[in-house]
Amino acid sequence: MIRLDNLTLTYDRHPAVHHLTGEFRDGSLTAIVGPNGAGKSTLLKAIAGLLPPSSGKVDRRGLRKGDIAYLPQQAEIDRSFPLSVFDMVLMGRWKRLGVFGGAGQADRHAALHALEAVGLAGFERRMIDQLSAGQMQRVLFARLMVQDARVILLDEPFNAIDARTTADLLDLVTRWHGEARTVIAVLHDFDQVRQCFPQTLLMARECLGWGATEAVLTAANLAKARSRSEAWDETAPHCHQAVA
Ligand SMILES: Nc1ncnc2c1ncn2[C@@H]1O[C@H](COP(=O)(O)OP(=O)(O)OP(=O)(O)O)[C@@H](O)[C@H]1O
Repeated sequence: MIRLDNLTLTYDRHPAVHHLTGEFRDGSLTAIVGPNGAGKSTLLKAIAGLLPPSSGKVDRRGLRKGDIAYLPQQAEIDRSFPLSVFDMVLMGRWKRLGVFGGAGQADRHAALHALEAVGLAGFERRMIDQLSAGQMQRVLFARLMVQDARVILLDEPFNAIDARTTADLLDLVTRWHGEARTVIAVLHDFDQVRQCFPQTLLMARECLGWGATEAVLTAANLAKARSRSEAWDETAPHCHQAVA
């Protein structure tokens, strides 16, 4: 279980996430939705342990760092360094192997199997800067597969990805859910969320709804999210308690 306890996250003391409380149960599949600038990516980074809370806490009870896999938005991933598809996927094993541990037969086998599962068998030697955005996302999902983490965090994983690739990768997400992993994904496509994600957190800095997707994605809640975003104040003072 990952529990957020009155969590506030700030940049230069301006709040991006405000007084968020709730929990992601073990094995749950949750979409995080909300307008641009709502704090979704910021929250994901804090859950991954990459951003310390300015107040409150993220309780990752029973989880070690290697138990959480985090896939940032594609724009944040540097593709310029020379790395083959195979080595990129193998990087998913690093936490297990350590910096100086060499990959063994089982690791190589896992990487090949993962590439096959994402439809990229035969791409092993291709350099990652020679991939389309959709192929790169398949490679990154293969890397998540070999990482074999209990918790998987995905930030806008289907952004600028075509329908076919999205459907294939959504199948993988559903499979991870079936394997009782906890999956949390930032998404913008409400149809996708309604079809594939049983739980939803709707946020606009503060929590506007968290629970069963159909109960959260109501017209009234979405209108509230929109009106909050229209009133964004980038220089909002540090503590201004959530309005219900
Ligand atoms: N590194 C940073 N330094 C300063 N401010 C930041 C930083 N990253 C994000 N912010 C600000 O924090 C707020 C939340 O940003 P965040 O990226 O978490 O939103 P988001 O909900 O993921 O948005 P989007 O849907 O546009 O990706 C925004 O006001 C943004 O400008």
